[in-house]
Amino acid sequence: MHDEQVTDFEPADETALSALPHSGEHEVETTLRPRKLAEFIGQPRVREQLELVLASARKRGVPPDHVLLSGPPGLGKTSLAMIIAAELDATLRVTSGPALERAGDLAAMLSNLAEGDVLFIDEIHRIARPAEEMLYLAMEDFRVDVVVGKGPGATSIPLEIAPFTLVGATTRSGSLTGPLRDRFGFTGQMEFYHPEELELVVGRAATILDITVDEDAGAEIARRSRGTPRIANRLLRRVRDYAEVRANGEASKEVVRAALEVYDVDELGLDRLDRAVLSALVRSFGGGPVGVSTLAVAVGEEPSTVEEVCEPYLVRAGMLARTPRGRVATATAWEHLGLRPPAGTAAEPSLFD
Ligand SMILES: Nc1ncnc2c1ncn2[C@@H]1O[C@H](COP(=O)(O)OP(=O)(O)OP(=O)(O)O)[C@@H](O)[C@H]1O
Repeated sequence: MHDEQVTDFEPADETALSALPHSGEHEVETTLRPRKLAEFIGQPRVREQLELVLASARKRGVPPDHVLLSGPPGLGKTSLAMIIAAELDATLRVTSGPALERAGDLAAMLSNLAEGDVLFIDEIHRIARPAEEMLYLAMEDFRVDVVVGKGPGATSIPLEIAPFTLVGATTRSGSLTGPLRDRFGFTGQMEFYHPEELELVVGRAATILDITVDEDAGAEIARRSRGTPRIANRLLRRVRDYAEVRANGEASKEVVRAALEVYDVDELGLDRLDRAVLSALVRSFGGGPVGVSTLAVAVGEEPSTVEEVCEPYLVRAGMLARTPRGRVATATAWEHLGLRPPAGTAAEPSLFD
């Protein structure tokens, strides 16, 4: 990941590496990251808002306000954090909520920041409480109180830290405590991408990776990417593999269909786990309502995976509804599984309408 194209990127510690997507094709993923705001496709609202925040800070010669990026995995939060640092000509330091178990870990990291650095904390909702409390003061006053000793003899030593910008990323902004959320000057809510935007993502990645995909093939990959650029890039690489081995390197729409069948990605882009969730909901629980924990046990997954990875897209695609009594399958879900919905099953607006 630490390739020469990302000279301003310094993982702050070993665990920081886990803050970034892990895959065997990590380097390819790094190559595909947009480097400038202008190269960042989609998310027009977040882009415009960020442009203003950054331009105004540059004009005033001060580090911009702290930024919170919220949304499902793979929509470009890490890429945006890198772009923020690049646009500011600043050094990016990376860590993650789970890596900040003790307040001391955070204190060490904060005291090593130079003026204007951008500190990226991925999965910030998972930060431990003592570290979170230290972060309040750091974000507001650029100061931390380091507690030395234990019990009645403990003393608190105030430590100045250099003015910096915190970029936090979260897949669950609802899990953030109020005081932490309030200390961010700007929250960018990332949305699923439209198929036309993902076509541009696929086209850009195909050019960088030197893969030939015709227009129809690009559109087909985009349509099956669950509204997510990371998935679009991954499917493109799987299509490339298939085309190279079985289709003379040419990626047509038929090749995309054949390749994605091998990889269990259906026409709407749902993968094996998405379909397992829908199938359990419909077949085992009669369409719901059912609690997310019960649903997770039925598919052998962690509730957080079902909640953070599967559900946002199933909701967006109009197949699943979250109700106060539990998860409910919509008419579209029943039909997608080739079943007739029971009378009175709700239909939800879908990304595909
Ligand atoms: N707007 C975009 N334009 C082009 N490519 C993008 C865009 N957003 C994301 N990507 C691509 O998708 C991949 C995943 O993006 P990124 O790692 O930034 O997502 P993320 O939201 O931080 O995910 P996670 O929180 O799971 O780490 C990147 O490698 C990048 O190539």
